[in-house]
Amino acid sequence: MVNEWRDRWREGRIGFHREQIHSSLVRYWPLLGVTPGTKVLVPLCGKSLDMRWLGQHDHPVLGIELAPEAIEQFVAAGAGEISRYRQGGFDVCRQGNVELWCGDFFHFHIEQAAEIGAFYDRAALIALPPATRQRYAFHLAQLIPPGARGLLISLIRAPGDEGGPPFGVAAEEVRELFEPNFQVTHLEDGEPEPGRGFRESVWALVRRGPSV
Ligand SMILES: C[S@@+](CC[C@H](N)C(=O)[O-])C[C@H]1O[C@@H](n2cnc3c(N)ncnc32)[C@H](O)[C@@H]1O
Repeated sequence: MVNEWRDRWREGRIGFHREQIHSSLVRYWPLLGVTPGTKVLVPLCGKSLDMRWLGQHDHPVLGIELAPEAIEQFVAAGAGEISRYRQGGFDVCRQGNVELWCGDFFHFHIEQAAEIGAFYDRAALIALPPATRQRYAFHLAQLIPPGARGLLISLIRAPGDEGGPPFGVAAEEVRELFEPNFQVTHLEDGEPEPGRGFRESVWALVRRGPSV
């Protein structure tokens, strides 16, 4: 899968990328009650403009993306000084309050996640094949402290449509994956996307812990 994603970025096959801020982020993030200043983890971040929106709403952002092309395109389109450094085996590129870690999400560990207090997943879970999703949900839970909140934008395909990525993840699977470690609330199913045979599904998650 790693090589496939690298090929996609090299060849510009990035139909998942949106030129607008995601409407569900704008609509639901303020309702999560994440304190301004809280650092937001964005796994499998691509060059999502949603990271700029989070940054502009007083959240330091930590994105993780394996394709250096995505990171270079993100900072090239942004404004402000770029600093680069190496940390914990990752090449990190920072612009304003967005830091982008180049490498495999599954190699990012709790010691590196010290300040993270929230997360945003749009098209991360659904980028992963079925066998890897369990690992993703577990790894995310390891990185997030009790009480931390996150927004998940998943995707539903018609029954029998096994295509992907983006993969369809049914509501039951979202619950099975996350409920062991998170309180899971379904917020909305979007309208079917014209000509694409799927629709988005939006969830609020709160990391369980001793007090949650
Ligand atoms: C479907 S795209 C979504 C990107 C972004 N979240 C968005 O909304 O535009 C999935 C991204 O995850 C990256 N990716 C896939 N597997 C990864 C991994 N194990 N670690 C880090 N990035 C990964 C891919 O290169 C791709 O940019």
